[in-house]
Amino acid sequence: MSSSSSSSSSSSGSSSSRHRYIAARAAGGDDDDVPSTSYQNSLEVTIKRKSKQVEATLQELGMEALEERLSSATQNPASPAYRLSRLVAETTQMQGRAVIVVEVMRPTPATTPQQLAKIAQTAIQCGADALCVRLDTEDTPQGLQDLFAVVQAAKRVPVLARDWIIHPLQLVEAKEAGAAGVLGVIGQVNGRGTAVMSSFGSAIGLDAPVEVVNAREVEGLSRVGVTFFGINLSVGLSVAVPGFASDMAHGLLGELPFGAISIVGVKDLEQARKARMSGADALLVKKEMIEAAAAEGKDLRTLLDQVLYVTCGDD
Ligand SMILES: O=C(O)c1ccccc1NCC(=O)[C@H](O)[C@H](O)COP(=O)(O)O
Repeated sequence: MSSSSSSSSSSSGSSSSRHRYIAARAAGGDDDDVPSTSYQNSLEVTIKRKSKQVEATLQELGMEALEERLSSATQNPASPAYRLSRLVAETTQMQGRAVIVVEVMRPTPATTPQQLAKIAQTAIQCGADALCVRLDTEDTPQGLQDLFAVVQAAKRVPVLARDWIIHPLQLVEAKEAGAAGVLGVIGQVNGRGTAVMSSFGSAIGLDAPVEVVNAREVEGLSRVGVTFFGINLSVGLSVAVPGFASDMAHGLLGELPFGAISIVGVKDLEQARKARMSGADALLVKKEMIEAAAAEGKDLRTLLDQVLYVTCGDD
């Protein structure tokens, strides 16, 4: 059994309270500034659920097999390696634009991996440079099968796996399913283990951007060799100050050391425009943005054309 296919827990942390907690950290607050209920009901619950799932997989696998999977992955890293960072280097230098990573998701829980693969092919035809597939049991009952099917159907583009990453085995599973990288290594979640997770991702040829929320994290992680950073604007949006999310992203992107790469998750065109203006190298066009466009009758091709238009600096 894989960590991503184990049964879903009924309780998940509310996204907004999870964001409020992390946002307080982003704004410079410490644990005392954050109501404990936010913490208990949010990120902690999600991570507890994920830990239980991963723990069940580890139990089933056993220590010896785990060691074997980890060491075999380091001996056979993803090839080609670092497909997303290479694409970022090419696209930003040759075309002067950001890489557009599109989230492909099941329209309903009953969608099959094969149907998801068709959705992925359509996303590429509509202009996606790279794709992202959610593995968490809150989003799909068959995360790794979804990932594998999308990778097989979309060989030309890098495919990222998105999950809460708390153990190196999850990186190995994503690599074995053919992912080019993972989204979900979060500084606030992995704490002192963040750099190890990031460097293990690199050792097996994956891009594993670390999601950061403040300049201190950027500085500390840069010092230990992290070069690919992620910014989730939803975290900043939870602060009731107009423009905080974009200001936070702008500030963090400005803190990145020379040569570092960034990916910013966006939910509307204005966020995409501001993120690119602030220097984002890749934009994750999130599920919510695609769903909102569809609700307005806007198809994916039109949406991605608009993302390109507002982020190419010509408007
Ligand atoms: O979700 C993003 O915007 C994001 C951007 C850049 C790198 C990683 C990103 N997400 C990875 C995650 O694990 C999310 O933080 C987590 O799933 C929560 O996502 P959401 O509920 O959409 O804020």
